[in-house]
Amino acid sequence: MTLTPLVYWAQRHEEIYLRVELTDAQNIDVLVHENVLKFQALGRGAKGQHNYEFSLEFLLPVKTEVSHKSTQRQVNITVRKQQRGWWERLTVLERKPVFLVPDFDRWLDESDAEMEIQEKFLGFSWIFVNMTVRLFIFGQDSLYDTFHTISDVMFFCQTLASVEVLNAAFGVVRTGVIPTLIQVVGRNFVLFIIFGSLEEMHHRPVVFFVFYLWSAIEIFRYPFYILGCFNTEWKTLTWLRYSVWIPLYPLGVLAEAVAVVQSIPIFDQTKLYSIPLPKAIGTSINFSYVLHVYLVLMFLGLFINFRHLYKQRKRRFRTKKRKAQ
Ligand SMILES: CCCCCCCCCCCCC[C@@H](O)CC(=O)SCCNC(=O)CCNC(=O)[C@H](O)C(C)(C)COP(=O)(O)OP(=O)(O)OC[C@H]1O[C@@H](n2cnc3c(N)ncnc32)[C@H](O)[C@@H]1OP(=O)(O)O
Repeated sequence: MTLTPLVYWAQRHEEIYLRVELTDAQNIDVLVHENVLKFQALGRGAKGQHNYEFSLEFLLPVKTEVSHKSTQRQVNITVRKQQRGWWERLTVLERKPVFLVPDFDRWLDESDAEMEIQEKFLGFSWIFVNMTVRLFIFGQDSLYDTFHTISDVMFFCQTLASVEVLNAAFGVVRTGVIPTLIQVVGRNFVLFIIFGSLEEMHHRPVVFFVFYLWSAIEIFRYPFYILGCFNTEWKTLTWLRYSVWIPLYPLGVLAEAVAVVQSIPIFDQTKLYSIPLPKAIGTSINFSYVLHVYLVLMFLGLFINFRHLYKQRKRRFRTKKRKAQ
């Protein structure tokens, strides 16, 4: 007898998420062929420890690459739609299979999904709070879909952050151009080039760590600047702005370096951004050479900015002490 697990589903414009209710699943086999997904695994479902299987014929074309990740409680499957769009239902069958139910934890209707894109104004605090809440609700699972839930807002925030270089260059704020340039170029390189152009990176936990470390400092830094504009200061906030970077900065650079290292084999395989050379000279110059150089620059950047922030900290606290005397 074939046993079927309970399957929850949700969609976004580009993806389908399936959550298969199987505990301690093993021998997982997930295949997509001609828009039909076939799943098989051994695990503990509603009928105890057995082999469970199901198949689904999707309403519209999907890509054949399918990613899955099992946790102790469930198997999460992500299937990418061939064409961006909102589906009226999941399968070709008008009657929904009995084992298939909406995943209300992740459910969005089309207008919610549009809102998701418009929610760009909420900034780094939104990112930090959202990631923290998701970590509490979904636990380890939240590490794997950070890019899809957060990246739109992160793209928006980091694009805006580029203005900081102009502020420094035109003397709008009292800060050095080089540290700001290093900060903005460094982050945007990782965000737009490593994460933005490689789909293979999107489901990796490193995205979570990079985004979390970036946003963690900003929830102190920006409020500190806002208060500064009103000539106001909160001592605790000032202390946090000039102290939290001490652990966060090296950790952030480390997380970024892990992302760069993980992307090297993907760039080598896909030959993305590689420059083809005339046959007489050789095959091509791979982008991974640039990444190797970039890894060195990163640690140089870390040194320059760490020193800069250390000086800012000393200046700030020395001035305070003098004022207090
Ligand atoms: C040349 C290009 C080469 C490219 C090479 C690439 C190398 C890559 C290196 C990669 C390294 C980056 C890694 C990084 O991405 C990792 C992380 O971010 S991990 C998370 C932790 N990160 C941090 O803690 C850093 C956060 N960032 C910063 O602090 C700033 O970006 C930085 C430029 C590093 C330092 O900021 P700043 O110089 O501005 O220091 P202050 O905060 O003390 O500000 C100085 C005064 O200016 C006033 N100010 C600044 N901005 C504003 C503003 N927007 N509005 C109002 N006022 C502002 C501020 O109040 C200070 O004034 P005062 O002294 O009077 O109070």
